[in-house]
Amino acid sequence: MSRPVDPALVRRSVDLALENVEAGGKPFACLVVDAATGEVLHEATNQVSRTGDVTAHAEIVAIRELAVAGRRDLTGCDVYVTAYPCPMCLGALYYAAPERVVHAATREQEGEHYEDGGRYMTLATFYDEYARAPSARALPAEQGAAEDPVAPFREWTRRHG
Ligand SMILES: Nc1nc2[nH]cnc2c(=O)[nH]1
Repeated sequence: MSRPVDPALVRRSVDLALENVEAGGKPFACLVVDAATGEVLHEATNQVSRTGDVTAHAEIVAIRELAVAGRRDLTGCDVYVTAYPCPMCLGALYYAAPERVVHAATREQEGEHYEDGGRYMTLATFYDEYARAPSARALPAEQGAAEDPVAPFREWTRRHG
């Protein structure tokens, strides 16, 4: 069970993001909090500018650093973020399975002041892109012929049930 939203932690996610900007980074931070006690277990910031890794969003960095420290998922945790997660981070959070996400800014509020994205979409159009049928997306994908494309999946199920 999650505790009520802690305004101090929401504020911390904003302050930490501001510090990241002041240090040359992008304006995002993520706090992973024990949902039962409210204890902050980990803090992370967006590391894209620093590392050149386009996946180094604050939420992903937090999940990875906690995995390295031995926590394989975020069950029992609340995740406090500066802004509602992008689709990549949201997907990662679904895998990590925290109890709840608490965000400071909405995506709309973020978009009024900040532009991000890449060759295929902006942050504002990212969710729209995913909502389209794969054949209608800006990033093309097509199936290539392989003799037995499901062999790895069959083998995994044979081993793990
Ligand atoms: N929530 C979130 N959105 C982003 N958009 C670009 N980078 C980030 C990030 O690190 N976190």
